[in-house]
Amino acid sequence: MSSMIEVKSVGKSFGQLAVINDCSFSIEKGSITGMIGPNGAGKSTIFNIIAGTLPLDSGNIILDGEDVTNLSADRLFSKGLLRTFQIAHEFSHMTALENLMMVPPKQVGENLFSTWFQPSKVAKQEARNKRKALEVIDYIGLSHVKNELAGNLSGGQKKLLELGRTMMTDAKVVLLDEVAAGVNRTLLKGLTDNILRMNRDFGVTFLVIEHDMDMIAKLCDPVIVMAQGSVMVEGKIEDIQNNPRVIEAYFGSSDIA
Ligand SMILES: Nc1ncnc2c1ncn2[C@@H]1O[C@H](COP(=O)(O)OP(=O)(O)OP(=O)(O)O)[C@@H](O)[C@H]1O
Repeated sequence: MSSMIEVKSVGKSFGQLAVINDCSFSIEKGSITGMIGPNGAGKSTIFNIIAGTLPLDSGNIILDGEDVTNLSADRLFSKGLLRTFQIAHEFSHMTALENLMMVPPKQVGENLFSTWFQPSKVAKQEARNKRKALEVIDYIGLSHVKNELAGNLSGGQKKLLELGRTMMTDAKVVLLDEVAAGVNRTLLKGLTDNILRMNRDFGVTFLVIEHDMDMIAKLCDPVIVMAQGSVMVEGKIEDIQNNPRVIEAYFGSSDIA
């Protein structure tokens, strides 16, 4: 297997505080890689660096063989990398379906010139877009609420919609930031199943930060454990659960397990 993302000797400080220290790891193409670690380990910081929302101080980020160090989130999006947030970012005054239709970049209809001079091209793109949005909403199991205002959906449905939005773009790699937070068990299963299906059906690579260990265990192989700004260990969840160094990092003592 080859790497989708390579993090190479990355360093990042906030003032005097070194938060990421010579951090290196690689995310294999087609994997669902989990990232765990105690509070303050630097998970969100490295995530933000990969996602292009935080500049790094040193090191490199390679995406599918290309050096993308310090590229903006928009540029990364156009290269097939996107992230979902802890809080789903739906447009609450639009329907669930319209939220999906909003996503694809470079829509012809957004350009005033095109709307006036290429109306048939615009109409064709909109029709294609709607078809795809209908397919996606069916795939994620939200067809029954497609005409609901997104603001009226439950927290879990909003997270599913957010995942659906990543499917509108033919993403190569999706960064998932604590998607389980605040989602009820039934919808969490829907979310987990959809991530597994997207991975299996379309080969999407995922990097998942998650505090919900059940979700990590169901989804992720391998799992990277961060501690003090770099990778402490990486491996299968079963091995990590029993690793005394990991237990110590979480609980302060390996006797507690
Ligand atoms: N913008 C910032 N300015 C100053 N310090 C920051 C900033 N962002 C994060 N930090 C600090 O960097 C360290 C790592 O934070 P980070 O959020 O990356 O950890 P984390 O592993 O994601 O933790 P958690 O699981 O609690 O979300 C923490 O000590 C945090 O206080």
